[in-house]
Amino acid sequence: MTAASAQPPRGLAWLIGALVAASQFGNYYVYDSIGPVADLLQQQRGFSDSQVGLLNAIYSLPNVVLILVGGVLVDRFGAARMTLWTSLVCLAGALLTAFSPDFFGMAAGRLLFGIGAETFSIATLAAIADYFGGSSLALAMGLALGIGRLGSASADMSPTWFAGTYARGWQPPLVLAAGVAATSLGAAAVYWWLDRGPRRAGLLPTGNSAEKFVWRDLLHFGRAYWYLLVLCVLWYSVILAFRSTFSIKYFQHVHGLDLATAGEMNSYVFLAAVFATPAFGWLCDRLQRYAPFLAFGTLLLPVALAVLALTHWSLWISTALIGISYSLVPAVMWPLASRLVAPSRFGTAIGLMWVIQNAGISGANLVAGWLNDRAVASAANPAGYDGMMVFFGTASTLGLVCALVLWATAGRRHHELKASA
Ligand SMILES: C[C@H](NC(=O)[C@@H](N)CCCCN)C(=O)O
Repeated sequence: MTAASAQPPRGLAWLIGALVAASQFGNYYVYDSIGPVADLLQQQRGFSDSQVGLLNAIYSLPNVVLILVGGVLVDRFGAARMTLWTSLVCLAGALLTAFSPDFFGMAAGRLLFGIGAETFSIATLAAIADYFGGSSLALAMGLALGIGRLGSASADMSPTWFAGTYARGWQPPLVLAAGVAATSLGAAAVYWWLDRGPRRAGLLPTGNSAEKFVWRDLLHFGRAYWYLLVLCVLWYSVILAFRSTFSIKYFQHVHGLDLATAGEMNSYVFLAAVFATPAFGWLCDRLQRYAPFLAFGTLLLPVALAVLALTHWSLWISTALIGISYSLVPAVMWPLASRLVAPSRFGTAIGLMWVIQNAGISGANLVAGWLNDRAVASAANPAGYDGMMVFFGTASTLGLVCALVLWATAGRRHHELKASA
């Protein structure tokens, strides 16, 4: 991740950026492949909501510990090798999920996928940092994140695009997801192969340069960092547990949409993010204002949930609100994180955030699934989803409180944020 004095050729950098983004597309597609089959898994395999929730929760579970190790491995072995290795692990996980005969095999597949996928995400960020040390870094990261969102949107649109696949049951869509994971591995392999040239030419760090991990470093982050960490945990837990696990089913059962329309509605959130994430990042960089944008993006989530749960307004309204939140918050959060800590601690800071974030995402999936099961939520009993919506609403409102405290205490201007770190 360290900058080399001579940069790799610009054309190669953008080619590598495109390969990393393509690989990211597959990764996010597989992550979001459970939501569209949730109803089929219940109808055809008799899975409960807790079991469906567990299939996404178990992705995050190992990373409560492993993501710190993953960051160290990326520094040690280099981004290209780790992108390749982890995309292989992701493919193995996707195959196991699709072909396992029972719930435990599927859960093991999702566990394996989770082990690969989060470290893969750090490796792809490191890859872009390797090739875009200069002024295009935020744009390149925003674009890669945007293409990743396109993968999520494609998974949600897949019941429309591959209606025949879904008509044949729960398994063919998951086999399709494994196929997408294979293309992700292919892109990672080409990236690894192309990367050898500039690395051997000394234009990039060769790896094995990891700074020693020191636990004490964790205590030196400023107050603003901890507010951001709690906000990250709450906001991602709600948005991922709701949008990636339960929203399609919720739209079907509470708002009466069919599977294809529900998937499409969900996908617009991700589609908006494809374009809006890089655009918002560019805007925040230009205006040098982070905390107000973050507070605004965070506010939209509980508002959208309230609109969904308490009104019969068009689903377009809540979708637009969540779409803006989903584009704005990540576009601001990661650059802001880099301003809150010293550059030498950035990896540790993100690793720590993601450790707790993964625990939160896991917990939110499990709690929401349990609340739905306890209230026997279904198309025949849409009120059974009320508990889940209160839970998500409360957590996202607490996230907003963190964003406001962050803004009020340290966030008037980015230099003040730096001073508070
Ligand atoms: C960059 C950020 N990713 C994360 O926060 C991951 N730890 C969790 C993402 C899980 C879905 N792939 C993001 O995607 O905004």
